[in-house]
Amino acid sequence: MTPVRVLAVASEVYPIVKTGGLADVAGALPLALKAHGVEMRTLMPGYPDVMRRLAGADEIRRWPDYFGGPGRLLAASHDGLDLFVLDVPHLYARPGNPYVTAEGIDWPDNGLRFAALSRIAADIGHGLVPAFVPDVVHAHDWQAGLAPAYLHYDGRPRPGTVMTIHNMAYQGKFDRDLANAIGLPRDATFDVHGLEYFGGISFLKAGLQLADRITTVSPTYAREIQSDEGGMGFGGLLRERAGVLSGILNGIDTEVWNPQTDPHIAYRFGTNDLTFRAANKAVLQQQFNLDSSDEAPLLGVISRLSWQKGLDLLLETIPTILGEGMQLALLGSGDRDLQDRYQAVARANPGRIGVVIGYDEILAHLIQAGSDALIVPSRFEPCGLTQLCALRYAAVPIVSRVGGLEDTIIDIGEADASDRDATGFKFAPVTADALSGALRKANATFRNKGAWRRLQLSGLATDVSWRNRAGDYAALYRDLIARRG
Ligand SMILES: Nc1ncnc2c1ncn2[C@@H]1O[C@H](COP(=O)(O)OP(=O)(O)O[C@H]2O[C@H](CO)[C@@H](O)[C@H](O)[C@H]2O)[C@@H](O)[C@H]1O
Repeated sequence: MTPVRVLAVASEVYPIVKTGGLADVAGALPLALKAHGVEMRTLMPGYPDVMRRLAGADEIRRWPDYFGGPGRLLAASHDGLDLFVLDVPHLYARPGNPYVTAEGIDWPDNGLRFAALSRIAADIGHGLVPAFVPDVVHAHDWQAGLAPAYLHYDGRPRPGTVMTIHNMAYQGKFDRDLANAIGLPRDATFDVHGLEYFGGISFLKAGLQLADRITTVSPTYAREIQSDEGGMGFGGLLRERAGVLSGILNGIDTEVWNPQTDPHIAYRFGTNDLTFRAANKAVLQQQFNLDSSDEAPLLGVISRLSWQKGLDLLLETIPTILGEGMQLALLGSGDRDLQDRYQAVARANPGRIGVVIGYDEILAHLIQAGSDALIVPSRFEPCGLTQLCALRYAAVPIVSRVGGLEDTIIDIGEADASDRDATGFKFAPVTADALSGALRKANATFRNKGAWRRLQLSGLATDVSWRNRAGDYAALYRDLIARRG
């Protein structure tokens, strides 16, 4: 196996900084790639959390003026990850979320902040760090979308480039006047085959247009984004580039998500013995102020509260949940209106609906370990990770039939047609009615203990690890390198 060197570029990396699924992937994929002969280093911005955790990092370059202020490139290792950190205090030394102010508004200089990240990625691609000259630069989401563009417009010999879409809805749109400040040729910003996007520029488009390969995180989402609706403005571009676009399913870190060793759950349980799930359910009911009952099916949700995730539809099914004698434990944060509406529903239905607004990793583990079913009613879902964690923790997924949810869950009605066993419930179209129908079906199945247990066991038997999926990335890198000669 020829060793391959890949520079990954990501704006968040678990366990150092995380706002969503991108961090999980950026944190787990490099570890899984080691077994496939891929040496991956990951470049990320030096936010305060990163600088605190990587206090012993080595400085490898320093600039008096990097995009308007002093900057440094650092190298560090953390939890098995090899990292490059771009420490540019005037761009990244800000409290809180990496992308938005405390009021939830995008930082006004986000264009500059993430252009700086991509610029250094391209320079590492050109050999800035002689000890690590990558064969491939792998950009994740719009924040890294300019890396393939810089490498393209630099017009020098360059490594191969891969652009991965974790979420088409975030496109990194800016004014084209930014071009000067970020050192891209002005022509590039007027070119429909470059960065031009409805009179402005889009960093995501830059990556989609100029990377050698495009991937997204499930085969179904790879198809969906080639339609005008699913492509959210990029359907035509992606149809043109269909020959270099593929979908590789996400995995999860099965060490972090392991019910046998999980330090965050009340009672650990093994794959052959689910008896302790009931004890976790009791703790979860307590934490969410729900009536203690083993008989009532407990539905869990762990999610960002956004239009994408379809949780407004779940609100409409509250009468079904109550009418069927089920309970709901929801952990989420995001859209203010949805937060308020969920809190109101919880106040109106004590003991039956429990809501925690916030971001809480530990509680997320307990929900996976203690809820009977996990609901993911997304309008679109590139892959989805919570349903994979649910399979690993024997919480039966109830999901909409879109994107990676379609690819990772086998519906109870589909099982006969395939040679694989059912692992959950899928519904379509993505409406409150269809979701209500799935909830009723799940409730009826829950009452049949044998049938429910079969669902749980086939979920537990599903491979949700990165092992094989990392192999698909390794094969893609090798193929790209071979074709570029
Ligand atoms: N309130 C909360 N408290 C604690 N933990 C919370 C939480 N809300 C969410 N999480 C955690 O954050 C992660 C979310 O991952 P998802 O894949 O579900 O969605 P996201 O839309 O962020 O990611 C995008 O990128 C990923 C990665 O490719 C794709 O799977 C996905 O479809 C795409 O939308 C999970 O690990 C989940 O447990």
